[in-house]
Order: sequence, then structure tokens, then C-alpha cells
Amino acid sequence: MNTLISQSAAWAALKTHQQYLATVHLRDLFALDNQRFERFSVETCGLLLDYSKNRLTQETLTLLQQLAQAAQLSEWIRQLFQGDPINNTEERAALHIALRNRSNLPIRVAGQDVMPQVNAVLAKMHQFSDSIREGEWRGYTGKPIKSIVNIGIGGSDLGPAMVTRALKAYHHPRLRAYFVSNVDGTHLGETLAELDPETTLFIVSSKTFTTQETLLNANSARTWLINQLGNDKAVAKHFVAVSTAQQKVTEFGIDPTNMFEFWDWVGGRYSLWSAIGLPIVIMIGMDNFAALLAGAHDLDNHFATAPWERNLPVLMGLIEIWYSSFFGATSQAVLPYDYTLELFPAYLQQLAMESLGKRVTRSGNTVNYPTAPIIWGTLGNNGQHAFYQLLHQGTHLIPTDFIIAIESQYNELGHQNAVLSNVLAQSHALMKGRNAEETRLALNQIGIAAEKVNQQLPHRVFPGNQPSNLLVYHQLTPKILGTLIAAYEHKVFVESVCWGINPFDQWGVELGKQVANLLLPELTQEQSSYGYDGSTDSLLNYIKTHRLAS
Ligand SMILES: O=P(O)(O)OC[C@H]1O[C@](O)(CO)[C@@H](O)[C@@H]1O
Repeated sequence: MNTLISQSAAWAALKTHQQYLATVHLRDLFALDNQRFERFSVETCGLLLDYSKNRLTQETLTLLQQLAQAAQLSEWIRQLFQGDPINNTEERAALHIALRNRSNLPIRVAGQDVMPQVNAVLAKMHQFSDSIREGEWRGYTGKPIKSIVNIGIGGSDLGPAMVTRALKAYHHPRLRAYFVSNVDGTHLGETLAELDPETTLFIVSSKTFTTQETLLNANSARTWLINQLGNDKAVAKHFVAVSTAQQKVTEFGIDPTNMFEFWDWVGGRYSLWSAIGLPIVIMIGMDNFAALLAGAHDLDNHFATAPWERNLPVLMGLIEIWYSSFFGATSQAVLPYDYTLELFPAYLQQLAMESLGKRVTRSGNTVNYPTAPIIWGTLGNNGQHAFYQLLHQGTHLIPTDFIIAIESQYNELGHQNAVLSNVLAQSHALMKGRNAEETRLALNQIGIAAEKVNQQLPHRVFPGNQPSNLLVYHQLTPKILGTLIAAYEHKVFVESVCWGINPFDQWGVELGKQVANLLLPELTQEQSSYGYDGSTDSLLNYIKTHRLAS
């Protein structure tokens, strides 16, 4: 589409409609309609989305669906699922749905069914992970593996790290997982200090096998291992690779038989379902990994077939567009009230912002509307004692996703009602607020002297009207985690389609990498003028001088 979506009739209608809804308080929407929960919630694949605490009406949803129609969402979903090269700037398909295609029906890329390849790699992962878990795979000195170290960054780290963390209750009791991503030697150094080389397996994960951070960490880890075990033959028993680039893996010194393959039609941030999930499989076993895939597959089927008004990721995507492009919300908070999801906000940051942080459409036209919000968040209960002040009384409109487990992994401790009461209280209070009259009454009730009430009133009023989604599931299992992640992946896809963006490339990360490559040798060369800019040149000299002085 060469024209911008903002030129559509649906966009204009939404703009007019927003002017009306901007004047309506959420508490009034609830007062007007006691069926909001029934009307504005959807349950599928074990996941409930309550979106009734959003600044929308039935008319809003109708108009948002018209926008999706104008953007040809159905056609794009069809193309996604049939393996068309919808990553147009890289001329590739984006087929993460094939990685979890438990139906096994053929999915074709350029006419060729990819399912045999997918299944072959899954079988290899199964066999390898079993051999580690059962202690058959031995290190160079004959001991079973106890520590798995994933070396990767971005999509080759965040997804597997998040899932491995979330599914700790399913870990093999002998095994510990570590994730090294940062190029600061402290990350690898601190990790190595905890490891026994004889019982450690390194998984070098990199789609391209060119990423500076990963290769530097992998090289240092290899040097450490060889020094510790005294023979470079040890590498074969302690290093495996996950990549699309066999030649580069071989050049690094890893035997191709110890390489787990994936393909260019798997985007980095969509890759945890592929061989990039190897540390997950080793830690939780293939049956549980298959359940993760099955949860995602169920949600894929829902996304591909459910009518939009009952389609969970479609609704989530449209609601975010509503706030970003029409209310001007610049950020979205993701606040899990499930301790196991502590890495989920960081994972979502890459998924959403690397996919949607773009200013031109697929055809290269500059957009004239705001696109992706900034995603941020942390565990909700901790956030309450840190930044919720800003949510309740600050000046920003911050739509929030609360993620709720009805049962925790440690239910027997009896804390869960405290968790649930907190999250329900927060979403309620953010929605309803407390107006001046209610605040006056509350202050009177706690015995604040009448003359002080007026003074305190402005500080004690809560404007409310902060929207939120509540995503609720029974307990975090591999299956429900798969469903939850797939829901967010497809939400991002819906947004990309409506904004006309290609969500599967990431050209915006290139420039910084290129300049870093130019700068790297400057740090060791003897020169004092470089031609970057006044600040960068001076900082290079400042750093070198300080090094010499220390
Ligand atoms: O898996 P690779 O090729 O090492 O890339 C790691 C990450 O780097 C990025 O390209 C961004 O720099 C991500 O898209 C990707 O997930």
C-alpha cells in the first residue's frame, strides 16, 4: 500500500471518535454499562483477556476493526501463515509459526515444505538434550554436564533466558543454566568464576555468527576452557553452536555435527521456538518444550481463525494502536504479578520495539503518526513500591498490561491472595481514581483536621482514567507460557500491519554496530584526532589518557 493508513476514512473516524472519548472518564463508562466485563473480555487457550478497563466503547472497537480492514489485516495474516516473503526488505518469509506447527501440515517456503527440516532439528535437539539430562554426554574428563552456559545476545538470549527462568519449576535437578550476553567482561568473568570446566557445556547461539559480543564471549570462554582442561580437544565435548551459518561455525572451531541449525526465515526475536531454544529443552526436557510449542500453536490457530471481535491478539494490537496513534500515549507498561515472569518485560522490549520502532512504511513512505510505544515494566508488586506513584498521580497516559497467575508455583506458602488483591486493587484504583469529594470523605474518616483537608486535597486526589488490560491464567505451565508469548508476537504483527510497517527487519541496529567497528581499533592506536565529532574525539582522548595515568 503506497498511501498511509492515516489517509483512510477509518482513521479520520477514529480521530473524531477519540475527541469524544477523551472527555469521558473510565468510571463513567463502567457506571453506564454494568456488562462491560462480559462485553469486553475474551478467553482462549487458557488465557483470559479482560480489556474492559480501557477507554473504549463498542463503537471504538467497530472503528478499529474498520481500520484493520483498511490495512487488509486478513490478507496479511493469510500471507504470514502461508510462508510468503512478507519480510520485504530482507526478501524472506517470517515463519515462526512453522516452528510450532504441531499439526505437521505442510508449510511451504518458495514451494518447499519446511516441516521435515523443522522436525529433523527438533529430533536432534531431543536426542542431544536427553543425552545431557541422562548424563550420557560426558565432558572431556568423563564427567556428566552440570552447567549449561548460553552465549548469545538479543533474540539469541532474551527468549531462551526468559523461558528458562519462567519454567524453573520444571528444571532438571542436576542442571543449572547461565546466560551470558553482555560484552563487558564482567558478565562472562563472574559466570566463569562459578563454573567447573569439567562439567560445563557452552552453547554459542547466534543466527548470523557475526555478532561481536557473542563471538568475543565465545572466544574467551573457549580460551578459558582450554586453559583449564589443558587440551584444545576438550572443545568438542564442551561447545555446541546454534546458528544459520554453518561455515562460520566451522571456522570458529565447532564441529558441524555439534551445530543445531535454523533458517533465515526465523527472525532473531521470534526464534526461541527454534534450535535457539536448546538451553530450554536441556533444562526442562523435550516433553515440556513440546508443550510450550503446543501452547503457541493453539494460539496461532486462534489468531488465524477467530473473528476479530473475539480474537485476543487482534484486540490487544488494536487497543495499543488506539492509545499510541490516537491518544498519543508514548509508552506501555507490562507488569507481571507472577514472579516467574521477571524477565518477560525485557523480552517484550525486543519483540515490540525492534519490530515496531520504525518510521517508514513497507514501501518506504515516512509515517505521519506515532507508531510503537516504549515498552517498559518489571514485576508488578515491586513496581508498586517504586514507580506506581507516577502511574497514579503523574502526568502521563500509560496503558498497562497486568499479567496475573491465579496460582503461583509456590501456592503452599499461602501468599497468593496477597498477590491477587494487590493486582486487582491497582487496576481498579488506576481506572477509577478517587475524586475530590471521595478524597475529602476519606480524609475526614481518618481524622484529618478540617483546615488541613483543604491543604492536602490536591495531593491526595487520584485522577484515575488510566487504562489497563488484565491477562489472567491459572498457573504458569510450559503450555500457557507458549500461548502468552505467541499472543504478544501476533499482537505486534497486528500493529505492524495497521501501521504499514515491516516488523521483521531491524536496520536501525546497524549504524551503531558499524561505528563501533570503526572505533574499536582507535582505542589502541596512537593518534589524537579521529574525525567523528568534538565530543566523541575528546572522549577517546580522555579515556586513553586516563588509561595511561592509571
Ligand atoms: O543471533 P545473532 O545473529 O547473534 O543476533 C543477535 C541479535 O542482534 C540483532 O541483530 C540486533 O543487533 C537482533 O535482531 C538479534 O536478535
